[in-house]
Amino acid sequence: MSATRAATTGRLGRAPEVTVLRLARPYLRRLVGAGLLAAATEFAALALMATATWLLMAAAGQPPLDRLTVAIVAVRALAVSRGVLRYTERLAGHDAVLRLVTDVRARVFGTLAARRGAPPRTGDALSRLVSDVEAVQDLLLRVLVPGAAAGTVGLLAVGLTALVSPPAALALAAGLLVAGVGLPALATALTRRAGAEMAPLRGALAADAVDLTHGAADLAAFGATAEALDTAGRRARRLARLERRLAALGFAVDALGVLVAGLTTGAVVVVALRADVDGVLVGVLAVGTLAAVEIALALVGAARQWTGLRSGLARVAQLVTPISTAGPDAEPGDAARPAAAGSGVVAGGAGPAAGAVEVRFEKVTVRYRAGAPAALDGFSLDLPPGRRIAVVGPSGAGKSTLAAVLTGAVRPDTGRVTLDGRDVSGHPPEELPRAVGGLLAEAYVFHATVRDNLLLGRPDADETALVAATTAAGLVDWVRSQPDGWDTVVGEEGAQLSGGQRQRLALARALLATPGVLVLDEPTEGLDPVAADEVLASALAATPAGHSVLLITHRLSGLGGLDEIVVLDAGRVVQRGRHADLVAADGWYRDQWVLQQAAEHGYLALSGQGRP
Ligand SMILES: Nc1ncnc2c1ncn2[C@@H]1O[C@H](COP(=O)(O)OP(=O)(O)OP(=O)(O)O)[C@@H](O)[C@H]1O
Repeated sequence: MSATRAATTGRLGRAPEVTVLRLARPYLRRLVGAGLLAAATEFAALALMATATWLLMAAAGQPPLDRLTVAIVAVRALAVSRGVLRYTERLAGHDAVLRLVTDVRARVFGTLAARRGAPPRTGDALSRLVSDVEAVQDLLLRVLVPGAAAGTVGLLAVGLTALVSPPAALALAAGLLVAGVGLPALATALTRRAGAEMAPLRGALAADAVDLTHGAADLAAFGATAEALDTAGRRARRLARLERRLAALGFAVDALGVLVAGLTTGAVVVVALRADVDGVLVGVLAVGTLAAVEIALALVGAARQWTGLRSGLARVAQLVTPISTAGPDAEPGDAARPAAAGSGVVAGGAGPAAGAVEVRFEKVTVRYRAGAPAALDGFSLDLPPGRRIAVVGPSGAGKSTLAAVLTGAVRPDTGRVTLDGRDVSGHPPEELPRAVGGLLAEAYVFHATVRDNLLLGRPDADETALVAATTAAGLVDWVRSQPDGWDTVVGEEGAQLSGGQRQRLALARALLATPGVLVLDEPTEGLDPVAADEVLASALAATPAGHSVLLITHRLSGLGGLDEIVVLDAGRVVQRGRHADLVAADGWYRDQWVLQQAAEHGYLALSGQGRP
């Protein structure tokens, strides 16, 4: 089965429309009622035009008024009834369809929620729940009901014309066939491919929007923002091109419709005149033909709608069809596909590993709002190549702000941060990640494979580098235990990983990037004390010689080997020195160290991991 056909037929090979109609069975009587009302409305419009024409032409001959009375009453009655019928048809149709759509939406939501394995992306799920389910509504209200009404009125018009002139009825039937069958088929053929492409494209674009907003910080940190924007931009442009093409084709088919209406009317008039039909009736036939073809041309719009709806309907049908042998994640167009299939993580722009970088913070002050206390208050620090420094301090001390200033995410109000003597703000954004980067607070894990999440750090990394980084982060055993290994899809925001695994994956990505200055903001968050010590030690060991490290942590264990520890409080340095010196001196560091040691020993004793 071709990709296009697969996308527009249900899981069991059934057309998605059939699945939708089966779901509509409980509301069939209401829908048939709506269809009949729609046909009556259209017929009232047609009859109104024909009667009014007869009235005008007959009145020109100045007949006795009583000959016109019935027609005058009929015109009024038809004009009023057309409005009333239209209103009741809309009421009945929407009543049935909104009930059905409520059912469908609940079923789609139930299927999405009950899924095992990779869940769809939020943007894509949203698109399925909203625009795809609306396709069901449109199929009934804009395709089937108007289609049935146009077909019924067309038959009636031909039948009534045959009473006046059978040859004219033949001409009308031919025109109606072209307008109601030929042109809709042409419109479908012209727009099918573009229509099938549009629903998945909209879903992917919605998913891009989620990644670009939720993953903005990580994309920026790895220099992949431009590429991600570019990918989303390409998709948006493709969608716009498809929509423009569909609009142009639509205008062309509409123009053909006007031509068909004119030609059919001309043919009916000529045939009727040749058959010696009374002049007044010829006028009625001409206007009636125009009105009937106009109604049939509504089928072009219905067919166009239907083409655009098919892929959305197929996606809904997949979710409301009982699952047979294939798992729910095996379906075509499923957003759970790995990134390699098209819409996952873009390659990072970090490029090859950078060399050593000298960092200097010079009297940096950051205030998030005018008048608010400074998050960093005249902070100064030298971080020469190869030096490893930890920044610790109470919550809100300004630690993450320090990382944000260093990576260029936040600009200092006063003071400056330089890399090799050049202000951070002067570095081109695409070059900065090579010099400074790492694991930022609340790192975003993309809905893609383990490999793609890692390659965001360094797109050209080979298997050996992947193994080294994941080993240092303590994740390699888990990767190897997965049936899909590096190709394991981690779920949206890493939902299929534990908190610790998510953290290790983000850390491995940061280590793989090997920037000149590695920033690690709470790299062991979510890990137990033993794992935290191991991961910190192996991460520091994995950092190339000559590269410096800025470790931000609230945990004071494992800092013995660092060159310097800086204690921040309210944006100011309150203590600095090596671990052994700080533990020996009075102050926040020693108090916190004692507290944390007591808490961790208690935890280890309780969990049976107590060190001898
Ligand atoms: N985006 C922001 N907008 C406004 N104020 C902010 C923002 N980010 C941080 N702050 C404020 O700046 C101060 C320093 O915050 P920062 O996140 O740097 O502290 P931290 O030491 O990293 O804290 P924690 O250990 O809890 O993560 C805090 O008072 C915080 O409320």
